[in-house]
Amino acid sequence: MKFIIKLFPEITIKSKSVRQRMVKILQGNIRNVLQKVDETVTVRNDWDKLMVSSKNDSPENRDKLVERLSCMPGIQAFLEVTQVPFTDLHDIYEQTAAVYGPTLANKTFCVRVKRKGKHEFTSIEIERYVGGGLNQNFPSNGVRLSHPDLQINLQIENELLYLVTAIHKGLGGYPLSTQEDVLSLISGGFDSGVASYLFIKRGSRVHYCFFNLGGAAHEIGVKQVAYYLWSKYSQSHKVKFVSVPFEPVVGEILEKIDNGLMGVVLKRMMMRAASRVAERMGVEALVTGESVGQVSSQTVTNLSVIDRVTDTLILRPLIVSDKQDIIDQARAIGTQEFAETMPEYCGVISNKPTVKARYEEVLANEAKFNFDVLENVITSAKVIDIREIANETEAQVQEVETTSALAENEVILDIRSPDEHEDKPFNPEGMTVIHLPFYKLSTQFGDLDQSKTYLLYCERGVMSKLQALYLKEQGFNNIKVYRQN
Ligand SMILES: Nc1ncnc2c1ncn2[C@@H]1O[C@H](COP(=O)(O)OP(=O)(O)OP(=O)(O)O)[C@@H](O)[C@H]1O
Repeated sequence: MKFIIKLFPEITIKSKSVRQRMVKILQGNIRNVLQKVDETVTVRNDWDKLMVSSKNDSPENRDKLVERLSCMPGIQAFLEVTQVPFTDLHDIYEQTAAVYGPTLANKTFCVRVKRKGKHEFTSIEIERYVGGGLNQNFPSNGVRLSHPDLQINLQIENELLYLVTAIHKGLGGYPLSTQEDVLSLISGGFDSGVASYLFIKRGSRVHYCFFNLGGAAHEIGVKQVAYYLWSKYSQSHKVKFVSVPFEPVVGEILEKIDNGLMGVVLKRMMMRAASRVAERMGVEALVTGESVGQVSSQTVTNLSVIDRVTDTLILRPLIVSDKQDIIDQARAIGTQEFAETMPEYCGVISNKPTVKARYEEVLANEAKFNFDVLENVITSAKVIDIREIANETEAQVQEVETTSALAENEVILDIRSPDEHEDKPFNPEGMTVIHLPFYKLSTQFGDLDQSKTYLLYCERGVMSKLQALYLKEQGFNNIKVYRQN
């Protein structure tokens, strides 16, 4: 099995040395990620492209490799190809006909050729010869050069013919670690997940910093989003997850800071702490999911007051994005499901938050704040290798029993959204299934017959674990998680 990797166009316009460095990094990243699922993978660097080869041709292996390649920054597109040697023009026709001839019935088609090397024929001559032959010898709806039903793509490189059997879109962006590392402030909501993803896609190794404002379930939820982003889009590199126990800081703010300024001061405290953590890690910039006007602490005036707390660069990739676009992007990258189930932990809730914080007033308020509290939480910040999360959260959610069998008096609670429920109905034979979407659980779970035990079901088992934890925290003990064998 072979794939031709097309580079992100911005790489191809770099100087020779920069381009060589980036392509070499991408080559290493691909090797590193793919060899975890297929040891036979090799990656060859051909200057204008990378060639990925595997000795394992099974469809399952192909699916796995396609999935991994489509999530790797730096790749614009990748082609699945069959590589064969050829002798002359007619041989190219015959080899193409053997693969594509039988698939032409009831279709319009055209042949497109890219060629490299010295040959006795031009690319256009090949297109005409192969296209004409297919048209004559196989039933079809004829050749159509624009918008055909089927475009047959051939690549010819010296004495080799590559028959392109599929073209996949890549993620784009720069290969991971070609840009500097950043520390992303992640809260588990839509915004910070998307902001983190955008930096991964741009080529930065993204480390995560979470300020725990209360609740074990919140921390587990945030860790799972961070772990998901890392394992899906950036697992070629190790990253850190930092958790800072911020409840004491919130307590101090609630006690000492004027009500209207609490939100801005909380963010300034987060930036102070994050800058120190970043400095310790040798990271030069912070990333947040803030966007102008989205909430009161995110006005230009307030953001400017927040920025003045640190010299560390604060990057805000979503600064002018609309909320709906952010939610759409979260859906596309797969973090929406986590964000929807994440509880809102505001930490401090002002009755009347100011949208125009005055800098002098903020300083005067902060003069009352006991900074030893902040020092202590920074010292007790817990830094872990993100790979530990898989085991750690697994251990934390172990208190929620997972089962694949239904006992008497147990009912499956399908907590997927109505869309998912409709797309993939889940009604195992002989089992009672109630459908109650996750967003109604907190208000409607109590109305269910509490003499029964409920086995929460969702597709990936992530949301059901989280929701089971929340319900347990709320005092419901008749909960388990259901996983199919
Ligand atoms: N508990 C937290 N831990 C780490 N970072 C946080 C935390 N709370 C907020 N942030 C950072 O501040 C940004 C703005 O947070 P805020 O709560 O004001 O807005 P938000 O729209 O709810 O953000 P999000 O959708 O990312 O939760 C977040 O995108 C995130 O980068």
